[in-house]
Amino acid sequence: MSPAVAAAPKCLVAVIGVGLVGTEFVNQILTHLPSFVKIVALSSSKTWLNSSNADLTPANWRSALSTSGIKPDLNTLLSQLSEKAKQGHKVVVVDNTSSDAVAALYPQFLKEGLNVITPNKRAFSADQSLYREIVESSQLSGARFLNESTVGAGLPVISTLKDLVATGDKVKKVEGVFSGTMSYIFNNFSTSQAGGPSFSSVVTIAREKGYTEPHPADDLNGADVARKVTILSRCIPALASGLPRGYKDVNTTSLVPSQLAEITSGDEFIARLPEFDNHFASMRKTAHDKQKVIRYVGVVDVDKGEMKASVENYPFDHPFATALGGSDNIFMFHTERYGARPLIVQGAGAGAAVTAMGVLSDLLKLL
Ligand SMILES: NC(=O)C1=CN([C@@H]2O[C@H](COP(=O)(O)OP(=O)(O)OC[C@H]3O[C@@H](n4cnc5c(N)ncnc54)[C@H](OP(=O)(O)O)[C@@H]3O)[C@@H](O)[C@H]2O)C=CC1
Ligand SMILES: N[C@@H](CC=O)C(=O)O
Ligand code: NA
Repeated sequence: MSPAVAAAPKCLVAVIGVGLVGTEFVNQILTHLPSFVKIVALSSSKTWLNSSNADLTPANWRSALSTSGIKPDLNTLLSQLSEKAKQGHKVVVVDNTSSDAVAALYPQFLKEGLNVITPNKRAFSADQSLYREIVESSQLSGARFLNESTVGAGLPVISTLKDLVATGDKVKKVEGVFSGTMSYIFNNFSTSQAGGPSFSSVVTIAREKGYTEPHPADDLNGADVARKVTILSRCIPALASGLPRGYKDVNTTSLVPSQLAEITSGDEFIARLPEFDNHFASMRKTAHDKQKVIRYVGVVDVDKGEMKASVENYPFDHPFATALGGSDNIFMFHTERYGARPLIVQGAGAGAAVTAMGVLSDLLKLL
C-alpha cells in the first residue's frame, strides 16, 4: 500500500449485493485496503449485516452475513448511512446487484450525501428521468456517482471517453465489441475454421465463467450491449443535449429464439437452448461461406445520430476476427484528434476479478 493511501482517512462503505462481483469486491477491499476502507454494511438479497463494529476478514465475512438473521431493509440502511454522512464521514454505497429497485434509490442516496459506485447498468441506461434525477441529486449535494465498470468491466472506457470530451476532442463514433459474453461466444463459435462447437455449449461455458448477466438472455437479446451503448452516448455532449433515449430505443438485434423469450429462469433457458443449435450452425455456415466470421457489436455514431447493437459479419482478417480472445472487449474511439487511427481500448470485458477491480479503482478515484 502506498504511503499516501495508508495515511488517508477511513471511508465507510456499504456493499449491496455479494454475488460474483460483490464477493470479489469485498475480498479485494479486505485483502488490499483493510485499514483504509471500513465496510460498515453488507447486504445480500436475503440477509443484512451491520458491521460497523465487527472485524471482517476474507475468511469470516460470508458466514457473519449468512448467520446475521436480519432481513435486508434498504430504507433503514439509507437512514443509518445518512446519519454517518451527517457526522462528517465519507460514505459510499456500492451496488453490486443488477437490481432496478436498488438503482431507483440512487437519487435518494445522493441527496443524503452518500456517494454511489456501481457496475450495475440499470440506472444509467433506463429512461431519461431516473438518469436526470441522479445527475441533479449529485449536483445538489456534491456526492458523486462513479460507474466505470458498467461498460467494459474494469477497462478504462468511461474515463477515456470523458477525458476525450473534457479536453475538447470531438468524438465522432465509438464502435466495438462491448459484451464479454458475446465476445466469448463468437470468438469460440465462429472462426476462420469451418464448423466448431455448438452454440449452446459456448453459451453454457460463458455463463460458468461468470461473464453473463444473472439471466443469460439479457446478454443474448442484445439488451446488455444496448445498455452500454446508451451509457456511452450519455457521456457525449452532442448526443446528451436533450439526453439520449433509454436502451430500449437503441436499434437492437436479439439472438434469443422467440420460443425462449418468455423464460424467466436462467437454468431453464440454458437447458432449452440446444433445441436451436442447428439454427445457429446455419448462421455460422452462411458467414463462413463468405469467408467471414460473426461478431456482435455496439455502435454510437455521433455524426449519423445512430445507436445500435447488432450482429455483423467480418472478413477473416478483420481485427474483430483476429485480435480478440476470451471475453475481450474492444472499443474504438474515432475522434477529430485521433483522425484515421482510432484510440483503442482492449482487454477482458467481463469476469468477477476485473469487474471488481474497476469498482475498487472507482473507490480510489473518489477518495
Ligand atoms: N459479471 C461480470 O462480468 C460483470 C458484471 N457487471 C454487473 O455487475 C453486477 C453484478 O454482477 P454479478 O456479480 O455477475 O451478478 P450476480 O447475480 O452474481 O450477483 C448479483 C447479486 O445481487 C444480489 N441482489 C439482488 N438484489 C438485491 C438486493 N435488493 N439487495 C441485496 N442484494 C441483492 C443477488 O442476490 P441473490 O442471488 O440472493 O438474488 C446476487 O447475489 C450486475 O449489475 C452486472 O451487470 C458489470 C460488468 C461485468
Ligand atoms: N454480461 C456482461 C457483463 C459485463 O458487463 C458482458 O458479458 O459483457
Ligand atoms: Na470500464
